[in-house]
Amino acid sequence: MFRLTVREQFAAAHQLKNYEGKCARIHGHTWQVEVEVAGETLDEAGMLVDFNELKRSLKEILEDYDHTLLNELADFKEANPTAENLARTIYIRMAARIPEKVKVVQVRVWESPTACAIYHP
Ligand SMILES: Nc1nc2c(c(=O)[nH]1)N=C([C@H](O)[C@H](O)COP(=O)(O)OP(=O)(O)OP(=O)(O)O)CN2
Ligand SMILES: [Zn+2]
Repeated sequence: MFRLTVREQFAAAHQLKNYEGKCARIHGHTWQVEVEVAGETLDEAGMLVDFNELKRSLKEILEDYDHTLLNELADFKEANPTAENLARTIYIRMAARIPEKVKVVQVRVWESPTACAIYHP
């Protein structure tokens, strides 16, 4: 079994609902997003899947979030834009994009250098 991880980042604002504290106000983060995939079979180039292909898919998803107020997006109309909900949403969207021979293992979202959430089913 091979496991690969790619990392990208985006900057956006959010506001936590049902939360008491300063994060109930609109504020911003630069989120770091790590996507881990796994699979068994390497291609002729010795790759499970090209890192560039994974990064391209992740970038396309994160472009929808970059420099937005996350609360205003369809993805977060129902789900509070916490690191947890970001990780789950990105997992679902990545899983729909990557080649069938690889599976998304987990998505890790760093909200700051010292705090992250991981989603895996
Ligand atoms: N489990 C979660 N807890 C918190 C989340 C989250 O997504 N999942 N998010 C927040 C807020 O977004 C907040 O911005 C985080 O701020 P804070 O914890 O205060 O951390 P800071 O980096 O801003 O400040 P320090 O005090 O320096 O740590 C809160 N919790
Ligand atoms: Zn925040």
